[in-house]
Amino acid sequence: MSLSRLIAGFVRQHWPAYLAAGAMLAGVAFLGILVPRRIGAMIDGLATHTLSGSGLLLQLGELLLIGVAIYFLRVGWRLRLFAAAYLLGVQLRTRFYARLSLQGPAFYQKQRTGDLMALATNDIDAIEMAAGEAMLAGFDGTLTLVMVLGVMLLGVDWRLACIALLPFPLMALAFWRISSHIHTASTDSLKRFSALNGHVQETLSGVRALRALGLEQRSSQQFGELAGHAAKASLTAQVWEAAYEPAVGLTLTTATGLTLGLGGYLVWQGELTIGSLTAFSIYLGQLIWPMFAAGWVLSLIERGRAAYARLQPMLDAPLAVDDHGTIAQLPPGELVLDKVEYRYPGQAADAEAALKDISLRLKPGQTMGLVGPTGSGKSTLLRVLLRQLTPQHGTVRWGGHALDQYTLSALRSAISWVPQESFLFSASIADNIALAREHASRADVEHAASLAAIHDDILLFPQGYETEVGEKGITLSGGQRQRVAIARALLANNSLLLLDDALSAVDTGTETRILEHLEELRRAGHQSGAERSAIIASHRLSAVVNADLIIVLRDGRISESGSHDSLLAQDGWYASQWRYQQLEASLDAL
Ligand SMILES: Nc1ncnc2c1ncn2[C@@H]1O[C@H](COP(=O)(O)OP(=O)(O)OP(=O)(O)O)[C@@H](O)[C@H]1O
Repeated sequence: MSLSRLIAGFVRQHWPAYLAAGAMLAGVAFLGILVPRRIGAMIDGLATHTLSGSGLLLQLGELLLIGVAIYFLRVGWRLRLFAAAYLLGVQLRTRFYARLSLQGPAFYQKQRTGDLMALATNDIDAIEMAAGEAMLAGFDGTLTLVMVLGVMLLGVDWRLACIALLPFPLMALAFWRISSHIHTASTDSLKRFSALNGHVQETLSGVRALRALGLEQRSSQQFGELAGHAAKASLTAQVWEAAYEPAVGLTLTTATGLTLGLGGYLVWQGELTIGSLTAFSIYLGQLIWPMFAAGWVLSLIERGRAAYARLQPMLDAPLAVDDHGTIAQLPPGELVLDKVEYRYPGQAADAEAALKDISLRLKPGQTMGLVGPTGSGKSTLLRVLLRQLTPQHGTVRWGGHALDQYTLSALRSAISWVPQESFLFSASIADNIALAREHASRADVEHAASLAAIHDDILLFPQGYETEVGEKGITLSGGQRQRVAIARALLANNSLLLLDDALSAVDTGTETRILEHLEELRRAGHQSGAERSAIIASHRLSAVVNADLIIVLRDGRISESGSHDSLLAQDGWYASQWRYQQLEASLDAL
């Protein structure tokens, strides 16, 4: 969809606002047209001594009234139209945000957060301006142009009008050339701003790493360079925008010169009164606004087009995972993976797939351990279950249905996932935990925190549960962040819990307590008929020893599987890793 179609659709949707603004503008243009003729008549009346003192005062009063009416009408249309244009901004931002929230990891791998933020702010502002200011100025300018030209041609003197219009085609040509430069310069300027935004976002997120590595100076230097590039690109766009003004000035000066030449001759010949020539000159002056409006409109439209050309691909980007499932409730049932294979986009066809030939079953209420060397595919497998990734081969079924038969929201509200990097929002600890369940009571939140073995830590914080955690929980330790994220997942109490190395930053004692609580929850679920399953991916084998089934992944394949004891008996990777970790633990205990 082009920008013009987007705006046309929006105008249709909000036609009352645009109609009201248009009517007020027409009123302004009409009243504006009256002024020069009245001034011309006053001058002729004064020159021929036919205008009395009281008549002059009356006419001046009328002009004042017209001026006041124009003022209020101008305020009126601006308010009406801008209110509508801001709505377009809201609509676009909401659409953009909704699309972003549906996108999967593959999309975010290709897009920089700073770019997306620039699109949601700067670029949409430019589109908003094209739908508001540009529409207004375009309509106002065109209306004024048509009315002023009509009066000049039909109401004053058509010969003067024709000669005055001679330089205008040249101006149109100049405008066309300038606007194409503005388009290029605006695209560049928006891109540079995005890059600058990206740098700020990245450096602020990684500010601790930057400081630790002593890279502040290098980063500041990069920022300075990016800011310089952005300013230069913005200046180039401004320079081209400024080029409209001399083009308008030159055109008007030429038109005025031609008018005065021919007008003077006609006055001299007695074919035109001085009042008419004055009125014509004022009308000519009134063309300044339509000409500036044309330049202003063109530059706003080019900026809007450049911005929309950047935004549209994001709005139309295909979703990595479609949401065409229809089943809105997940029945309890077995989770079955059959010959699942997943290869990341961009991975070479001859490169090893991240998951190969994965077949396994998890009965309701069972706990499965997922272990294996780093990069063996544990996180990938969990993300397949969340439908963040869609396998190229094989099937994943839950409760007898393929995963994609469920709506994404049904699927995701049946799963609690604690990723490797737990994310905390800038809110209180209580709010961060309560995110998992709307209207959770404080008692529920505290219970979940106790299960995640973080309750006592929270009570030691200055404001307890009301302690604000900064962006990404900057005030909490890694282990505390992990446990707040686990508490959030446990509060949701969903059918399937996925822990992706979510206990890596807690000590083994705390890990044992949390795992015992999970086991209690599982038993309670079993007794109440609401089975709770869990998949625990971990580097530390102590986290999975009690699992009903342990899967060992190596290079994306299942290399071993069974209970802890049977895996020890197999004497493969698991057994040697277990011995190694046991030795390490006993050395640590010394
Ligand atoms: N977004 C991605 N694009 C391309 N390859 C990826 C991507 N994410 C992971 N991989 C690759 O897929 C393989 C499996 O990665 P995965 O993160 O699932 O392993 P893991 O077992 O969870 O590792 P770790 O224990 O270190 O977290 C690795 O070779 C990794 O490099």
